[in-house]
Amino acid sequence: MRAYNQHTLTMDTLHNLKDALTNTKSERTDVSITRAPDTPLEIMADLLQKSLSAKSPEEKESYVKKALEISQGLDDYMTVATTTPSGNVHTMVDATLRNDWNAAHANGETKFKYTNNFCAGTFEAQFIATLCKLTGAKRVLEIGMFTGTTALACAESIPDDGKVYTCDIEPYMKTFSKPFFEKAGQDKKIEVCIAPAQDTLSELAKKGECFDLIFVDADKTGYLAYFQKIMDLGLLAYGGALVVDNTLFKGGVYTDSALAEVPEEKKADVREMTDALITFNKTVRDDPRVDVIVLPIRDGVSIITHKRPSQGDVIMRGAKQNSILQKFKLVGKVALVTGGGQGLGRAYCHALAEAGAAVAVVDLAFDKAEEVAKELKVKGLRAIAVQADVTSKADTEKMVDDTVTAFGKLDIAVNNAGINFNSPAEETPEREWDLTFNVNCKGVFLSCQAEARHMLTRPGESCSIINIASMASLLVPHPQKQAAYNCSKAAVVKLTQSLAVEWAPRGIRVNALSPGIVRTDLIEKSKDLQPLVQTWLGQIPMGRLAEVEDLMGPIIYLASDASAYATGHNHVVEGGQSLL
Ligand SMILES: C[S@@+](CC[C@H](N)C(=O)[O-])C[C@H]1O[C@@H](n2cnc3c(N)ncnc32)[C@H](O)[C@@H]1O
Repeated sequence: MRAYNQHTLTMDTLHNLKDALTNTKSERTDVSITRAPDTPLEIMADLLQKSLSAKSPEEKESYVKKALEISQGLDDYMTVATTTPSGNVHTMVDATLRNDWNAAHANGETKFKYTNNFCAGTFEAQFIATLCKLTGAKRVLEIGMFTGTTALACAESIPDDGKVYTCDIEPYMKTFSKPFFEKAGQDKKIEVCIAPAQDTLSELAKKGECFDLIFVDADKTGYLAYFQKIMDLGLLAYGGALVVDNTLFKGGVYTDSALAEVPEEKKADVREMTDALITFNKTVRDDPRVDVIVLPIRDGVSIITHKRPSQGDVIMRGAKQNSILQKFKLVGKVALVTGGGQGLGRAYCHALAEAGAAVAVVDLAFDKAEEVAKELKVKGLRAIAVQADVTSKADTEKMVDDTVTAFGKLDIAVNNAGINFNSPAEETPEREWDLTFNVNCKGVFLSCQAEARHMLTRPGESCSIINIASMASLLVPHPQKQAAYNCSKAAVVKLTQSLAVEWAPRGIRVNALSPGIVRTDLIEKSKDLQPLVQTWLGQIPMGRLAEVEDLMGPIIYLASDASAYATGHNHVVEGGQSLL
């Protein structure tokens, strides 16, 4: 017999409560927790338990009232304490709740008789939207759209090039949701599939679709078949989430008491759904392909994740049992970027910080470095600003010292500071040549030297230096006249190769990143450069200039373990221009 003021949970007690998860896995039969009631649910249960042995009706009522208050306030409090979904989602929920569902059915507009209870509501919409953001979901599938609340919340939470497929069997739902999706500007992102979800799943698999997040909220008796089809057809990506609603099913999955208040004429249906969910929960828990967690949110939500196999080679298991995408992460790393105060340098700072690195923004102009460091901090990322003239040995040493003092180490260095003057070669002043080489070539060398002196003191660590060269290291950009710049960037590549060979055995990779012509404000606003743009476009197979974000992925690749075996490489990102 359980003591009133303490909980003793074993899988055996669960068996006694309701044989919900029969044939419990052997390693879990010895789970035993003894502690005082601590959560709202536990306290409610404790109060109700006490009410059963109350010595007077007043004492009993007092216990019951307290339990009632805790239970009645729980969902409301969770809703008010949760970020409210967008106005678009609210408008849709309001319209759903105001809709005359009886009339829609009586008029023959809906095949089934729906009620407001079918609507997931704002809290659950926000919950699924949060999961979309957490998993970084791009492709989302919903089974059971109803009026589209969660579909809309998902669409608003995924990137602009993401897609939400949502299934329902009622054509009415597609008509109902259309104006709301359009008004929210999400109609292009959402594809409504009106057909039995089983058929839609087969169609999606045929098209080669795979989803980061799947939300199942339709016919409960179909859950197990949905799960099996999703897993068997490979519709759930690794690391993605299959989120299933109603898995506690009014409490029926663990106690028959939940059926007590169900009207007699509905009992058989509810029993069928309850049994289906009991089987579903057990099958999912025992499926070696997935992990599952059941949460007491509303009517119970299970989050099922697709596990990597623990057997096989590194390709099967994943490097360190992880998805390849983990290799691009820079969490726990420290980076510096010279010339980080503007343009491409600023974009590199943001890319590295977003990938998880703490970033020292280095610039000759301290105010610009500070501005970028501030931007990163606004994003909740770690950054400092450092002033340095890369042509000064003392400054490059100090920039490394300042970074190490602030963040304890330096793992990644992006030597991006550079200058470019345009002048016909026969007129290029000697000073212009010297200055170009001083910043672009000597500056990169001094930076590499200072960075490596620190990095070499940390054997066993993998460090990455990326020297920003240019497409001009390979070809002669035309018609602009920039001989000094072209030569300095070719020298950066040779320097990169030389350092790569010297330091490869000692844990430092050195690569060059060579951007093509990047569309910047300077080009957009300059009357002199504008006429050149048309000429350049004719020289670029991809037919456009580079955008700063085109360089943000490559910098992460070169900085991260994703490029662990690449060194001395000149990574050219120029839309194919060097091939002509
Ligand atoms: C609980 S509601 C979904 C709520 C919805 N997620 C929301 O955001 O409000 C369940 C929906 O599943 C649909 N449904 C039921 N059986 C289905 C099936 N076999 N295939 C596709 N949809 C189905 C119903 O028509 C209903 O609209």
